[in-house]
Amino acid sequence: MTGDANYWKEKYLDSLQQQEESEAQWNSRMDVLRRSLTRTSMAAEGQSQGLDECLQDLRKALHKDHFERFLEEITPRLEKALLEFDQQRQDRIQHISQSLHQLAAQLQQTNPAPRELRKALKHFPKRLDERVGQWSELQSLLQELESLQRQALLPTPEPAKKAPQAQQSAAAKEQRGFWQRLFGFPWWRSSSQPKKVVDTTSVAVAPSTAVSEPELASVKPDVTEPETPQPEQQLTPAPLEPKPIEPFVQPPADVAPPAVALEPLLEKEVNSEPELAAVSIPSLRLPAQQREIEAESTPTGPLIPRDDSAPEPLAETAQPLPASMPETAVSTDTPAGDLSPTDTLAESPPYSLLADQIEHILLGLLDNLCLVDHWQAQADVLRRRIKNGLNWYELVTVLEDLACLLHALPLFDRQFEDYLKQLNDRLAIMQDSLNQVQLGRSQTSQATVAFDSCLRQQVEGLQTSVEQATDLPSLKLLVEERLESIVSAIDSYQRQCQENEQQLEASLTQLSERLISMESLSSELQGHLEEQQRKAQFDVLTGLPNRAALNDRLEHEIQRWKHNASSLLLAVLDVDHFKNINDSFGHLAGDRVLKILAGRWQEQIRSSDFLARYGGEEFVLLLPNTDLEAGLTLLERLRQSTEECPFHFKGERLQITVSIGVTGFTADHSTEEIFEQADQALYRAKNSGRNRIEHQ
Ligand SMILES: Nc1nc2c(ncn2[C@@H]2O[C@H](COP(=O)(O)OP(=O)(O)OP(=O)(O)O)[C@@H](O)[C@H]2O)c(=O)[nH]1
Repeated sequence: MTGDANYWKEKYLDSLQQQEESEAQWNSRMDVLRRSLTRTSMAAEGQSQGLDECLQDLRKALHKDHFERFLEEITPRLEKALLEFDQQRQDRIQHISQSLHQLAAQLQQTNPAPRELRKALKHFPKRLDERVGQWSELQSLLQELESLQRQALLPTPEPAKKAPQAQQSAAAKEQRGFWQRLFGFPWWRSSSQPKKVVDTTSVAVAPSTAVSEPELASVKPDVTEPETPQPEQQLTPAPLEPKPIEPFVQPPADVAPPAVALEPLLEKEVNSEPELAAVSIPSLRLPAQQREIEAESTPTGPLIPRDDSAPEPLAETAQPLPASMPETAVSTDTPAGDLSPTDTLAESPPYSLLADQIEHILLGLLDNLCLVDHWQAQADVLRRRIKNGLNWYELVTVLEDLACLLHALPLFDRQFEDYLKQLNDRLAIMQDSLNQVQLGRSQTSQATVAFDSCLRQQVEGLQTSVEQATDLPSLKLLVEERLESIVSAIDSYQRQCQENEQQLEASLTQLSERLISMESLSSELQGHLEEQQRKAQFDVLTGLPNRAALNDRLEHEIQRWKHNASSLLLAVLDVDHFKNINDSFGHLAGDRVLKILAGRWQEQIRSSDFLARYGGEEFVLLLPNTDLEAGLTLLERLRQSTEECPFHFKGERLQITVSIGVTGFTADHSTEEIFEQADQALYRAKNSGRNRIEHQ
């Protein structure tokens, strides 16, 4: 064979080998494809009969030679079956969604007692449609519903005095509502109430709404800046003696309330309504920008109503970002006067950025508390809540519970410990000083004894000399010698006395200086403690007394009510559709609304009344010595003034309303029941269309 022929022969053999290899590769790929298709078709089986038939045909075809021919025939049938199946699936989702909505609505109609449960029921349908489409979510949805249903259909637990303790605590675990959280703390165990083992787990009840809510990105500018001090009556509980009650002061009807606009800081446009002044919400800006803005703003300053006749600004200056907020979270290029609600939301850094730091601090704080059994259990519950992760609003309730814990416990143990240590050191120094004084005194008395014996010796010697004297000149000499000795003893005694006296005086001066410094240390500490106590009693956002303060005040008011046999009303005020305000205008605007409303309501009540922020958009008003008729008149005024409060956003009028539930204390109802009644009344007000008052 020629060289040329060899060359072609080898080339042929090579290409034959290549072809064999690609055939083997092709076959193996086909095999993988066949197996995957078979498995997928088996996995997809069981969804619909039509689809199953197609899949079975597909599997049979896959095992035939030249199965692609069969596939061509099966594919259109498969497509049709899939489309039908998808339609069935959509119908099924819709059906499930409808049924779950109906179930939730029915449960809502059962009007379950705890408010938290009602809220959870209200929130349940909100994300239902979105979740029901994901099969993986279905199980957890059904579990949630089952749990809500169980809670809603459980009988309301008997009041504390009637129910056996074990049953009561089991029921309390199931049904913990808005007010029951309040009863986790001991204020309500007044002497006339039956003693109850406090359910320590009650502190742990995070509002169920908070759990189901998405984490809200928000900045609370007021957190770092304390409010202007409140009148004295709010700081300390009123004394128990009966006080003359001030009449309700009706605001003059012709005074238009100043407008409150939720507009951007640099809004320059003139408000079209002349009687209304524009006020801006605090915008999220860097401190330097903030200063520039403040310099540029109107003479009344930013956030202050433009209405000169307004007695005092309803709003405050914008706050810079908290130091711990990353600056990247702030959009600095937003044009002035162009802050849209979405901008506000976008600018809010998520809580998760700070969560670790905050949670670390809180856990550290809890670890440092020296607590006894019962309180330790509450602290453990709080610790668990923190470890489970918080969002902004859960953080608020955790902080409130922590404040309650600190407030109710032997206050500020550590400070006392330090104080006692210092006191002990100073007492030791004083002890030294006293010892020195004692020493000085004993030295003085030793000197006196020595002087006395010296004098006696000299006098005795003189006596002997006189008795033994034989001639006058020697006697004279002897007497002179003795007298000299006596005079020098007197001198040395005097010197010794003087020295001792000086030492004594110095020690006494030192002692009194130390006493003075101890006194000032103790009054400094006292002032510090009082300040801490005062802070622990106030809500930082609204400046109103908080839940801890409400607990204290309630105890006093209930005692006073019993003592005076007068009437005591309790009202719960809840801003309507507050979530919508947050969602539409941003959480900062929501915060501003709460602050402004709190200020307005506070202005309209008597100094003997007590308004507290219970948490979130919920407020509690105590009206001592007020019958239902007078109470309803006042509450109607608060409701109306809320409705009329001229909030604005971007020049548009924004109406905000409040629903109120009110009830009176009666001898045959426990405090817990009174709260529950007010809460029920509020629920009725919400269900009957909101912006109204209901009483029970
Ligand atoms: N801006 C702001 N929002 C808060 C604060 N505390 C709670 N919230 C929010 O207030 C909202 C309360 O919403 P819901 O409980 O659904 O009640 P609502 O929207 O007022 O509806 P109704 O009470 O039924 O009229 C939730 O979205 C909370 O996240 C706060 O301090 N500031």
